[in-house]
Amino acid sequence: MSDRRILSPADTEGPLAGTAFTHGPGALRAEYTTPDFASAVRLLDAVAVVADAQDHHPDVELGWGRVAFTLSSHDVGGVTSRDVELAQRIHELALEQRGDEL
Ligand SMILES: C[C@H](O)[C@H](O)[C@H]1CNC2=NC(N)=NC(=O)C2=N1
Repeated sequence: MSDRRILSPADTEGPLAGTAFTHGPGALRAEYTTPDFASAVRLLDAVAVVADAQDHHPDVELGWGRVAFTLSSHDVGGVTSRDVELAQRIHELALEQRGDEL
C-alpha cells in the first residue's frame, strides 16, 4: 500500500479495532487518561521517540491526567497508512505504561 494513499474510515476500521482511535474528518484521534500530569508527559515522551523513528508526528493536547493525539499526513492532507501505524504504536505504548503502573 502506498503511504501517500488517503484512507477512508472503512479502510481503517479493521486495523484500528481494539485501539482508542477513531477516524474523524481527515484525521485519527484518541485521548488517553493517565494517573497524573507526569505520567501523561511520560507517555508523550515515549510517543516522541516512536514518532521520530517513524518520521511521522502527532498533534498533541496535554493536560493533567490526559493526553490526546490527532494523526494526519500533512503532506497529502488526510489519513494514510503512516497514521494507522503510528496509532497502533501509540496504543501499545499506552497499554505498556498502564501495565507499569498497576
Ligand atoms: C521532512 C519530514 O519527513 C516531513 O516533514 C514529515 C515529518 N513528520 C510528519 N508528520 C505528519 N503527521 N505528517 C507529515 O506530513 C510529516 N512529514
